[in-house]
Amino acid sequence: MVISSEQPFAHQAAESGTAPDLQCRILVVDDDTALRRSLPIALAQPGRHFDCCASIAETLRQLEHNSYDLILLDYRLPDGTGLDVLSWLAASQRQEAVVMISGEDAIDAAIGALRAGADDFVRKPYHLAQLQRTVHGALHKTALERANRTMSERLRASERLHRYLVESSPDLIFTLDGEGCFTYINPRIESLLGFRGNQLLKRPFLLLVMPEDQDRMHSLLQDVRNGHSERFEVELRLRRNRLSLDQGLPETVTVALDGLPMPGRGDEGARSPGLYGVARDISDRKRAEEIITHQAYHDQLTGLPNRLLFRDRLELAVTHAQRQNSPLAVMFVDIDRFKLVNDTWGHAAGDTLLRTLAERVSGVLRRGDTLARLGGDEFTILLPDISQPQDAETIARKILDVLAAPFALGNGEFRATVSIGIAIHPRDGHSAEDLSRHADVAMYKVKRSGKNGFRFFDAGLNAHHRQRVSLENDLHKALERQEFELHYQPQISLNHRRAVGMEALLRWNHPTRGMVPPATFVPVAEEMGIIGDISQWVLERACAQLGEWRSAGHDTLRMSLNLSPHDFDHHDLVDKVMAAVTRHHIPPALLEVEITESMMMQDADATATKVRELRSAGLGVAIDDFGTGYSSLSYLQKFPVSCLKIDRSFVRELSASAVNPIISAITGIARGFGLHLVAEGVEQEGQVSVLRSLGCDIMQGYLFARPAPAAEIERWLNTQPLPAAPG
Ligand SMILES: Nc1nc2c(ncn2[C@@H]2O[C@@H]3COP(=O)(O)O[C@H]4[C@@H](O)[C@H](n5cnc6c(=O)[nH]c(N)nc65)O[C@@H]4COP(=O)(O)O[C@H]3[C@H]2O)c(=O)[nH]1
Repeated sequence: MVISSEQPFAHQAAESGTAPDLQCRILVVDDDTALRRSLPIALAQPGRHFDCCASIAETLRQLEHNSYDLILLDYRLPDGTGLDVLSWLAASQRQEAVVMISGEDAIDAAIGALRAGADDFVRKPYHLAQLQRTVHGALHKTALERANRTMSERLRASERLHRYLVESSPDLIFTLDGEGCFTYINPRIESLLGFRGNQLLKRPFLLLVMPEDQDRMHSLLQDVRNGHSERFEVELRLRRNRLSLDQGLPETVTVALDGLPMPGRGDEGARSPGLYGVARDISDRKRAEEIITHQAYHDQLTGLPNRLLFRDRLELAVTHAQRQNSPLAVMFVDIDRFKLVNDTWGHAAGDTLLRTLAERVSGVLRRGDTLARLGGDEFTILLPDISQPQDAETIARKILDVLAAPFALGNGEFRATVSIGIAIHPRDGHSAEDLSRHADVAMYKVKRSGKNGFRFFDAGLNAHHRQRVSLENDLHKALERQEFELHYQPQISLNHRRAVGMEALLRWNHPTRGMVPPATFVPVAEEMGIIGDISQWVLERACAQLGEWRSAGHDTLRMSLNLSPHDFDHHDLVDKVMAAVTRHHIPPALLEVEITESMMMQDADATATKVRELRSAGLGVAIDDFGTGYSSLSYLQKFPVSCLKIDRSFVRELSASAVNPIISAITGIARGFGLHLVAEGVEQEGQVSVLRSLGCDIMQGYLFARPAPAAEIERWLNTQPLPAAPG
């Protein structure tokens, strides 16, 4: 029966705690029809909802489908007693509160009902107010119990949630007692460090900390224990369980630990404060940071320290050596002819050479020494721990020895040599910068005096070095600033009384030094590796000039030019020469390349091949200083040259009286092989007559014309034919 204006029972709402008392359902069980009608009216209140039953059977049916907050249960019923309902409720584990109403006088009835689970007992006849109080009390109790149940359930749910959060956290979460021993540790410990949680309970946290971090952590725990500490963050290296190392995992895990001191209990026998810790695995981040740092301080190709790291270590070593007043050595090591490797075998082979050379050199150094690659083919070595300069010499010799065996590159072999400069602290400098620079200066000196060796710095080298460096700097810019020019020196045929050829001679018109002779700067350009570009310029200019002269009518004039031995290292030499010749419409036979005997001897097979290629392309090839070397004759078989030039040194010694056997031999050879013959350095008329008598017709020298710029030579050319030949 529903009392009008009352809300339907909202058990759920009550359980969810919105209005515990306002909504409730009451079941009235009484066989007295009048009571069943009057009680709901008498007990009516907003939110109370009543149902009524007259027998036990009806009550149980009702209870099977409904739940109530309170049952007002008559003791005597037509089909049994209220106790039957009570035992059904108990058996069904129902929560309904029960107020037993009975006309029984005996106290036993009341006790029996309460024992059977009734919450209260009201004896008939009762005052309505008494019943109302009892009903209110029972409902209040029910509401409290329900609230309590809801609260407990919420607590359990909350605890489940927190447990879930802690136990499935990707971070390691733990608590320590005042002794620094684990009191709780979440399951993350297993995947992180390979321990089971209970294995570690009551064990010290420090057991997990790597030795290098233990002092730090120990002092933090000490602070916590003494109550001095606040929340802290620290990076720690933790060790993995040894068993998990078998799976190939690294020994340590780096974590960022967030530590929060927990107060002690404060009661008697209080424990000292403990720690709540959350540790996050940052190993990956650390490794990434390490890789980035490593890359910043190491050379990618060889894995060696780079310039930055070398500089750091050197500065540290110098400070240490100054304090100890002890020697240390800095070495500059530069690979000789490295460019040749790149040009001949390609850059991959160059890289291989750098790597293997670095390995070999590392092999002769000790643990505390540093081998670094500065870039290109330059290496530096720091020997921080020598007792005397001679120790550095010993190492330098070992390096030269260990490089003696050839390096396998591509399909061939390369004998790598190095030039080593050494500076010793404190003798050669007190700062990292001075020592590095002086080792570099010494290395340069080795380069210039034949390479493949070592040398200690000495003060005299410095001034010379500075000049050299400034020359190099200027030379670098000379091409683009158009400071080079060609002078030409005629080669005269006495029989025809006119110039049959010109030799192009390179000049560097330096803005402050004036005209720099080729003997001064060509070897420097060769060492710097820029001679190729200069030769290309000479080739182009000389051909262009010959083209102009030919257009002006000097169409049988030959042009000879000098190439560097380095030009012969390039496979496309012949192509380049032919391209220039073709561009300026010059018959190849009118261009002559001068080579020296020493070039022929250095790399005979390769040079001979190039000479043959030049000759088959129709170009002329002259041997510049013929007769000054040793194997002139045998080399002529191998090198199909077209012209021999009699060296100035032989011509200088000629006198009218004495017959020169060497020149006789050379003229004989030229005749025998059908070669042109040119005598150079002719300064005196006496020399002319002797040369003529020996059968040499073409001459070049100051006697006829000094090398001069094109315009001057052009005027000279126009004076031809020359006056009758001297002698
Ligand atoms: N005492 C004396 N000297 C005479 C006489 N006639 C000519 N000379 C000089 O003798 C040198 C002849 O050149 P070289 O033997 O090819 O020797 C050349 C050549 O090996 C090299 N050179 C010159 N131009 C070039 C070039 O364009 N490229 C390369 N790679 N080397 C060059 O530099 C060397 C020196 O060249 P320069 O200083 O121009 O010196 C020239 C020339 O000026 C004479 O009657 N008496």
